[in-house]
Amino acid sequence: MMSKFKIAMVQMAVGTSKPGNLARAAALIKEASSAGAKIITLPECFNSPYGTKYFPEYAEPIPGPSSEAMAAAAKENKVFLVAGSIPEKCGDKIYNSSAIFNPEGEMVAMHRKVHLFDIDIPGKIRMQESEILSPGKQMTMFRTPYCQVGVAICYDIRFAELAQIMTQKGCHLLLYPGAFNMTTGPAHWELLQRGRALDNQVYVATASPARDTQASYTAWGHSSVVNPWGEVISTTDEKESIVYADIDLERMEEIRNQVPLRNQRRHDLYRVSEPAEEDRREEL
Ligand SMILES: NC(=O)CC(=O)C(=O)O
Repeated sequence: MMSKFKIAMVQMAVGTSKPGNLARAAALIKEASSAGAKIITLPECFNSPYGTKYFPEYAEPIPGPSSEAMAAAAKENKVFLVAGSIPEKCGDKIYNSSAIFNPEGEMVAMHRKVHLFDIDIPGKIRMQESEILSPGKQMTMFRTPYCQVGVAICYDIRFAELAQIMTQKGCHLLLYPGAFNMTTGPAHWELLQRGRALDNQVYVATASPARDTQASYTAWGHSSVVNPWGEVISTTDEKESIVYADIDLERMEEIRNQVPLRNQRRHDLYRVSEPAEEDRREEL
């Protein structure tokens, strides 16, 4: 395993033209790869504006035109690509899904957002993804020559157990394409990333769409990378940009040895674990 590598979190300006979004994504992937990034992450909903009214119109299968364009971009640039998310049509359901490609352009994993964003903050923001979307049913991890990586989408970051289990399963980097908003962004976005990183002593990184004040959903932006000490090591403002960071797994190990949480858990008092396979079988 290589212990040091560069990642890029692409804070892309997403518009209403799907072909325009795909072309922009391909250009930014090329730029990030030229800068040395080995794992590149696009934002939640990178091929469509974010919002339940857009999902049915922009939804497409995986494999489909958007995922094929991203497979080609991963292959051309020889990078691991977490292709943000798109509204994915599968039968009569729509999911919020992230397709993940290796440097050969093969899809190695796909995450369907497991916690749907259903909130109601009077006078501020109401969103009910579940009116249109269905939730995924699986955690998502993939292997790279650098480390094992966990992927979840936006609202999934609020659920500490998911990050804990992905960490227990050996992930050292958790990637979250996401699109927080002007209410929850300033309040919770950085706090959640730092919390997930510090609790689990892993690297946590987010990729948001750039802010578009004309859009019906205004994204907070501020894509970031947080280290296992809980420090924000790279971030940006609301504009289109690419956030780079060097991931250093030796530094992670050093922190884990200095503050040895992994050996100090009181499994006699509490435990975070997946349900047994037989309990999940019906659901899957
Ligand atoms: N957009 C989301 O899924 C989540 C979000 O904005 C929040 O949790 O706040």
